[in-house]
Amino acid sequence: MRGAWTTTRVRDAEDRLLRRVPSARLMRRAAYGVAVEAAVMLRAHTGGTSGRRVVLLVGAGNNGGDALWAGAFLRRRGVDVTALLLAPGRAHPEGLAALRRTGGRVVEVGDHDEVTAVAPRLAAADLAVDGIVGISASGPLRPVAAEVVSRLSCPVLAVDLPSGVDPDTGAVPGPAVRATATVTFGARKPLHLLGPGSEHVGELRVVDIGLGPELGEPDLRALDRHDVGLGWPVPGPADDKYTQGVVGVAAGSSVFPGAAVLATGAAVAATSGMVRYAGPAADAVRSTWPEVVVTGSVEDAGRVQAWAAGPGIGVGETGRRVLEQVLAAGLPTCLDADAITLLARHEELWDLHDPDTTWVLTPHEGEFTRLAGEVGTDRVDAVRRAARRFRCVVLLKGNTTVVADPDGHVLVNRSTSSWVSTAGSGDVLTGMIGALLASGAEPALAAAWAASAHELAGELAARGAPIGASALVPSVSEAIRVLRRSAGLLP
Ligand SMILES: NC(=O)C1=CN([C@@H]2O[C@H](COP(=O)(O)OP(=O)(O)OC[C@H]3O[C@@H](n4cnc5c(N)ncnc54)[C@H](O)[C@@H]3O)[C@@H](O)[C@H]2O)[C@@H](O)CC1
Ligand SMILES: Nc1ncnc2c1ncn2[C@@H]1O[C@H](COP(=O)(O)OP(=O)(O)O)[C@@H](O)[C@H]1O
Ligand SMILES: [K+]
Repeated sequence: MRGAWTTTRVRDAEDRLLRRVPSARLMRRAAYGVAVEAAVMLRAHTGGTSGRRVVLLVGAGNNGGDALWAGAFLRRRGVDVTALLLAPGRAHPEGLAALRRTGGRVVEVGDHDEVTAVAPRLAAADLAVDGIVGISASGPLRPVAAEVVSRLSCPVLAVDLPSGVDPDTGAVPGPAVRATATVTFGARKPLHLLGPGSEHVGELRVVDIGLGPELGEPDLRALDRHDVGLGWPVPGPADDKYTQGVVGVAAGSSVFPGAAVLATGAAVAATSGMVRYAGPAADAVRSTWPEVVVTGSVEDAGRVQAWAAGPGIGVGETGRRVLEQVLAAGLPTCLDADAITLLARHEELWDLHDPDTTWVLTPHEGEFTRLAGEVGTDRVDAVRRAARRFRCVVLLKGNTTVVADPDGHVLVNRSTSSWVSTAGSGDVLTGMIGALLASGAEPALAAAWAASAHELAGELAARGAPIGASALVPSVSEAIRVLRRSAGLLP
């Protein structure tokens, strides 16, 4: 599990640390970490450090200060260092003096002509260190910085974060550095784990600067495959089909039986408990998944420990009746697709929400907007607020899946591929979450585990070529196997 802290929290922690440790020492610790990583990269890419050419891209603040101090350390190893001051007159004075003392070159690059003048140096660089902007960043790279960055053809080491990426959301609103590696200090920031910005980070190294004791609980966490594999429920010696949890699936309609087949199949694959299907797509479900106990209505379904409801039930009267019956059961429930639209349209459905049972809502952006308003650029904040407001676990779908519980805890899952971005794949996710809820898994974890296994199932099914959602279902078992192997539970 990897935690991340917002920039506000990092600054607060830094303020507390600064009462004990002088700021110059802190910056030198940070810069030393950058210099060590720069030397590793130089050796990897050029076979050595002495005489290799490093350009420092230096902005107006402490992030530039880190780069300048790192440059001073590198000079002592014989590296040829040139600092390009992108905010001339505002570069960190002590860092600048340190670099000059060690014989580093300093060039002001404040406009287009000055960029042109340094073009040969940029083209010849073995490594660039991005100290343009750090946690005080706002907006994309400014035009001169963007032009400098666009002229680089060498590996780039980002200081704290790739400049141009929003630190708290991972948004990339315009030109941004694409780093080969990033050295961050004391704590990951949200951009290191989520959003398109996380793809700009490259290899991430967290350098200890003594911040740990001041940090407290992270603002968000990313589960690793290891965590998911460790938690995934499997049958034990004392288990039977009932003890592992029975999930009811209320999905699909006679016109759209596909959602029922996908959600039910995914529930069958996700755990070894029992699956009941209740609804008008009974024939299709029965003929595809003979192990499922099928009834025509929720009322007749029999006992279950959790429900997965919504995909394909429709948003008219029939769908609404189905949803009412599911919600009235007062059980942990995964609510997706039409169920979310119905909840957005009919406020009175919320009266069926017993505050002690957890609903897991799994909207895509459109459904989220219907329910809680625009997502905006800060997805974590939007999901956290919705979870608080509705007293539900909310899972927002997308390349980075964000899960929040009503107490403000956030789990994120950034996908390494996008194969599951295909029609019907949300129905598969619903079935998986339902099965995990029935097994007794903690609801936010159930949602995050399912997102991780779902994405992996997509990767395994696709093997490099597009797939439909039906192909995901048989890959769910293989995905769980891979996750359990990552946790050391399988050879
Ligand atoms: N505070 C501390 O104790 C420590 C801070 N450290 C470094 O300090 C950094 C934060 O430094 P600062 O708060 O001075 O601020 P930054 O260096 O992040 O930014 C400096 C200034 O750049 C400008 N700026 C904002 N967005 C920009 C953009 N898109 N393009 C160009 N300029 C932009 C703003 O005027 C901003 O104040 C961290 O990221 C880290 O690298 C480290 O030295 C570790 C210790
Ligand atoms: N670009 C993407 N990369 C990775 N996963 C994605 C991407 N876009 C969507 N997804 C995932 O694909 C699934 C789509 O679900 P959903 O929108 O409900 O589709 P449907 O309603 O057709 O079943 C979700 O699990 C979502 O997180
Ligand atoms: K940076």
